[in-house]
Amino acid sequence: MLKRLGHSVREFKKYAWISPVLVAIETFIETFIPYLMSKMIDNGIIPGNLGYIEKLGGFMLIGTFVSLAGGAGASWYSSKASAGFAKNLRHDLYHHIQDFSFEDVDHFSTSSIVVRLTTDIMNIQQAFQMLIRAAARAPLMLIFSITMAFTVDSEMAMVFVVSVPLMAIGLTIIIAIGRPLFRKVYQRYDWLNRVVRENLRGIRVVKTYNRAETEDKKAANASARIYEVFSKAERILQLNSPIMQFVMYGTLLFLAWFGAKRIVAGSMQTGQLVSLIAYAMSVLMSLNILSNVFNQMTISLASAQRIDEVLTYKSTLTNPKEPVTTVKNGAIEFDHVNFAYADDHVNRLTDINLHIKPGETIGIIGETGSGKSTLVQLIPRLYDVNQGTVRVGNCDVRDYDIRTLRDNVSMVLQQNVLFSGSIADNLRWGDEHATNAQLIKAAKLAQADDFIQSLPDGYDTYIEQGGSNVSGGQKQRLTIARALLKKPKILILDDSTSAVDTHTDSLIQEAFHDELPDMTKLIIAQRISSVQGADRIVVLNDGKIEAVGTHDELMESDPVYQDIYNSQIKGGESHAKN
Ligand SMILES: Nc1ncnc2c1ncn2[C@@H]1O[C@H](COP(=O)(O)OP(=O)(O)OP(=O)(O)O)[C@@H](O)[C@H]1O
Repeated sequence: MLKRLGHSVREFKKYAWISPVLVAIETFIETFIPYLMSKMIDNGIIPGNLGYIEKLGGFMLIGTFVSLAGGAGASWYSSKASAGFAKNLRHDLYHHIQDFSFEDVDHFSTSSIVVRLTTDIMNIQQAFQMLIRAAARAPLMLIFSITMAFTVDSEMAMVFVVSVPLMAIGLTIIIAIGRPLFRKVYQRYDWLNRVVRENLRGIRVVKTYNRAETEDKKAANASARIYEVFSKAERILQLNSPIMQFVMYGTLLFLAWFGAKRIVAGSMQTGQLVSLIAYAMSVLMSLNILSNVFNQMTISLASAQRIDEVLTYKSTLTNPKEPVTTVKNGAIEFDHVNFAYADDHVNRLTDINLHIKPGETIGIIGETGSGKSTLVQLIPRLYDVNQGTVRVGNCDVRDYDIRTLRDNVSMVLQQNVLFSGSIADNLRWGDEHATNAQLIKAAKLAQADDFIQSLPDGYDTYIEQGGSNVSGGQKQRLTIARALLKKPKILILDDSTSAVDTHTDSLIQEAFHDELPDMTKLIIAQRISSVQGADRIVVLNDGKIEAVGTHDELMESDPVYQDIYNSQIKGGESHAKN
């Protein structure tokens, strides 16, 4: 896992290497200074040798400056390397997610992906910085200090043989208990993120239904659940501090007690004891740094696992080895298709057989939940069939290069999304090289040109995030124009004119009929009037094809279609009476 994540360091590798080298220089000099100090005390200060003090003092001063410069350089390079690593990792993760199918996104949930891209990556960035700076410094400091302590007095230095493993055992136990708790913390972050996103997205609905209080409680509850596990995890991690202090003061006490006795007995010099105590402090400081590093690593390992899960997740949609890169025509064929959503296990489409000729206009109608959207989502491979085959241009959709297929199948989804930017920018999502004349032509077909021209800035009008400054019907017409700009062989409108008035809706149908005769058009609608003029209408009922025919044929033969028609006529009449 770590190796896989490590690939994202890439061009920042050199900084990641320079930092520990500088740390090594800094630490080596730092641990050598107490040794020089002991020499200064024993051979300079006690015998009163001023020349010796000056010489050693000079060395110590230069050493201190070099050590400081090493430390500053290490900080600079480690920040650069860790920020670069996070940038690359975020990019790699984002890039990988772009290939996800709807099913893959359902698998992780959008909120969990957002937390992984933000909080989890930030944790890893901090851990990485620590790894190449503090984590390099602590073991070096530990090794240098213990070696120097043994050089000064090997008998007294034996105290480290007891204190260091004691501390290591304590840390290992703490990490083993803390790590699973942090994993739980991040799962709860996912939940909080979901609650907040849902609330912000649906803020208008929340306000209309006066649900602010309930939503507030939901968010507070999600926060409380994080607090509960987080504080438990932190409490466990904080245990390392008392363990560390116990070991530290025990070691110092030992050195002071036995050191003093040996000085009195004449088997040790004062400078040696001073340097031994300085080394003991260094050893314990390095253990303290190590424990902080372990704390951060414990938190970050949970994050690293969550990121790795996404990076190693094999999308359920993959390109074939030798993909077909041209779509011959807009013919569509459903051949004994069965489909169930993952984790659902109920067939939402059952034994679908349907042949659509290139250029045909097909209306799809059926009760809510009958499987209309599910059916059309199989054409551009937003989901893959469980059984049977979907063919486009006489070729199995799974044999196409996914980009080719999606360039040729344009779909206006039920939930239209516009992005912040001008109207022209939004339309150019369909074709980034489209000329102004092409934008206008597509907008005219979608009956959007009139209202765009009436805006003060026309095609340069700025669309707010999510398209909140245009009406529902205007938004739908813009998304239709955007889809047309792709010049697809197949155009799918999934309930995309529901907010458009019936007159404009019929103008759109007419324009499609007259101007786009070669494009296969699939129109899902709730209103019979939106599909009445189609070459054929497919009636879906509970995931099965109930009937296929023209409006007149279905009015004669299909009771479900007749029911829908009658309910709309009656609904229309009662509406009219009101
Ligand atoms: N992502 C999903 N995961 C699980 N089940 C789903 C998912 N999307 C839809 N379903 C279920 O599949 C069935 C068919 O849904 P679908 O959206 O295709 O119906 P529809 O005919 O388009 O409905 P509507 O007219 O309300 O849009 C429904 O029972 C729905 O609950």
